[in-house]
This record gives sequence, C-alpha cells and structure tokens, in this order.
Amino acid sequence: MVKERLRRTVMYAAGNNPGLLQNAAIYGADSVIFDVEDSVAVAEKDSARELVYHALTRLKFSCEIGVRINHISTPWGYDDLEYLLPAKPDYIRLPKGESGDEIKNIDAIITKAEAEHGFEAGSIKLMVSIESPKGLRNAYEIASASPRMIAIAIGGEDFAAAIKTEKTRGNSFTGGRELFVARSMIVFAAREAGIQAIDSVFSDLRDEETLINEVMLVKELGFDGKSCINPRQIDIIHKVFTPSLKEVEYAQRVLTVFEDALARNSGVITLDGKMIDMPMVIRAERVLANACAAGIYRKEGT
Ligand SMILES: CC(C)(COP(=O)(O)OP(=O)(O)OC[C@H]1O[C@@H](n2cnc3c(N)ncnc32)[C@H](O)[C@@H]1OP(=O)(O)O)[C@@H](O)C(=O)NCCC(=O)NCCSC(=O)C[C@@](O)(CC(=O)O)C(=O)O
Ligand SMILES: [Mg+2]
Repeated sequence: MVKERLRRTVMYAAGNNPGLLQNAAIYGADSVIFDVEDSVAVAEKDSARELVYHALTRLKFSCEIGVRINHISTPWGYDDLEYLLPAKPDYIRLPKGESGDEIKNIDAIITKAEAEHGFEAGSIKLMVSIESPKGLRNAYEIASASPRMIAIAIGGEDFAAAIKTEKTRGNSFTGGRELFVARSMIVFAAREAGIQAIDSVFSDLRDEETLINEVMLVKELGFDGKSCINPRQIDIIHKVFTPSLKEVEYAQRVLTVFEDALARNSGVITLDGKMIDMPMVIRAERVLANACAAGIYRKEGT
C-alpha cells in the first residue's frame, strides 16, 4: 500500500511572530506554513523574512514546513525567494496563483537555487493558492505546471473578496455556497494533475460548530485537507479527515469480498445488500491508505 503524505491540516504561523514560528510544529499539524504574505504588514516584511530564515536554519521541526511568499508581481516576491530558498523550506506556497507561467518561472528559480546550494534537485516543492476567478480558470494549468507541485489550495477569503461576496455560514448543506463551484473545480484540477487539494482557512476561532460543518463539506467534495490558523482547529480537522475505525473495518471487508469475487472470475459482488465493484474498491483502498498514513492501520505483512 502506498503511504500517502498526509496534509489534513496546513497551519499558518505569521512570519513576524518569533513565538509562533518556534512553536508552530509542536501542536500536531501535518504541515505548517511560515507566512510572509498577508499576515505580515508591509513595514515588517523585511524583518519577517529574516525571522523565517533564522527559524528554518536554526530550529528543528517535527513536521513539514513551507513558506508562503508574497506573489512575484509584488515588490517582495522575488526577494522572498532569493532570501528564503537558501534556508531550504520543504515547499514554497505561492498565494494568488493565476497562471502556469508563474509556476514555471518560480520552478526555474528554485532549480537554480537548489544547484547553487547543493540541495537535491527537485527537493523543494510547490503548493499554490487559487484566490481569484483567473486563477480558477487556469487551475489545471497551474496544478500541472511543474513536477514540484504537491497541492493546490483555495484561498477562500481572497476568493470571496474577488467575486464581490461574503463567506456564508451554515450547515454542510447551507454554508459556503459562494465557494461551492470554486472548491469543486479545484478538486477536479488537483485530481487531474494527480496532486492534493487543500481547502481554505476558517477564520472564526470561537465557532467550532461551523468549522466542523465546513470540514465535513470539503471532505465530501474531495479535499485532502484544510488550511488553518490556530492550534485549536487541528484536532477538529484531523477528526473529520482521519477515517474512523468503522470506515476502516468496512473498507477491509470491501477488499476481502472483492478478492473473493475476482477469484470466482466476477467483477461484482454484494456486501450487506450493496453492490461492490471497482469504484468502491478504489474508495476502500483510499480509506486504508489514509488510515495507514494516519498510523491507525497497518496492512498485514507491512
Ligand atoms: C488568530 C491568532 C492571532 C489568535 O491568536 P491567540 O493568541 O489569540 O490564540 P490562542 O488560541 O489564545 O493561542 C493559544 C496558543 O497557541 C499559539 N498559537 C496561536 N496560533 C498559532 C499559530 N498559528 N501557530 C503557532 N502557534 C499559535 C499562541 O501563541 C498561544 O501560545 P501560548 O501563549 O504559548 O499558549 C493566531 O492564531 C494567529 O496568528 N494565527 C495565524 C494567522 C495567520 O497566519 N493568518 C494568515 C493566513 S490566513 C490568510 O491569509 C487568508 C487566506 O489567504 C488563506 C488561504 O489561502 O487559505 C485566504 O485568502 O483565505
Ligand atoms: Mg489570501
């Protein structure tokens, strides 16, 4: 079974806050992003870049660490790359991605930096946030623009602003209507490109009920994980994205009965009155791969 890299949570830590940078990895997020974009005011861009550089080069972290740079069309984007690539983050998260050419451009800069600093070629990955209608239109082009691409994400706050609306709340049927199409298109683009899809942050730390509804919705839409802003959100998101024991047991039963069917030269069988054929098998394998990555399941003999 392929052990997938889990990215159920991708937590932002503001790059100008040394306390957050130092502790961000201890709370159990699957991935952490040191941010020098929107959480850092213009007056603090240089000092944040320096703090992030020092954190990456001097501290040890127990999870994957990415850096969200400013977009390359801003006065800081190229300097962020020049200053921070030598610190070898696990990945660069480009915000407000709009075209495949931008990604190719950044890919070339990373390739050069890897060679200059003796890093393994291809070791620094890319994750891109889609935050505008233009980015959404080019989502597949972006997702497939470089072999470094590990995920595309939706930046829901900026996307809602770009389409001139507000983020709505409600249950998993009524909340998030404004992002419904964009979220699905991002999942489709990610799947076509064979990379992960990461949902946006939920900004109200007091409203756990809506957070749970939103995570359930995006899991159902096909996302692999969700960006977040605070350690309190991690367990809530992990609980939804980690298969339950009941789901693991059912997935195992699906695979077992399907093997029996194949042994009898049949591609279809019933389990508890439900038809089981190849799509159900693919979904069961995915449940077990996620459970395996989360450390709650081990296939016999592995
Ligand atoms: C919101 C708040 C100020 C609340 O702070 P508070 O201190 O009141 O929180 P508390 O719960 O009291 O903290 C308890 C303990 O955890 C520590 N702690 C808290 N947060 C931590 C953390 N993130 N990392 C490590 N440690 C943390 C804290 O230091 C304390 O430690 P200690 O004192 O030792 O007990 C804080 O969380 C925070 O700054 N979050 C990150 C905000 C940020 O980066 N925004 C930009 C990214 S979104 C965006 O840009 C939109 C987007 O682009 C997104 C997309 O693209 O997806 C789009 O368009 O949608
Ligand atoms: Mg944003």
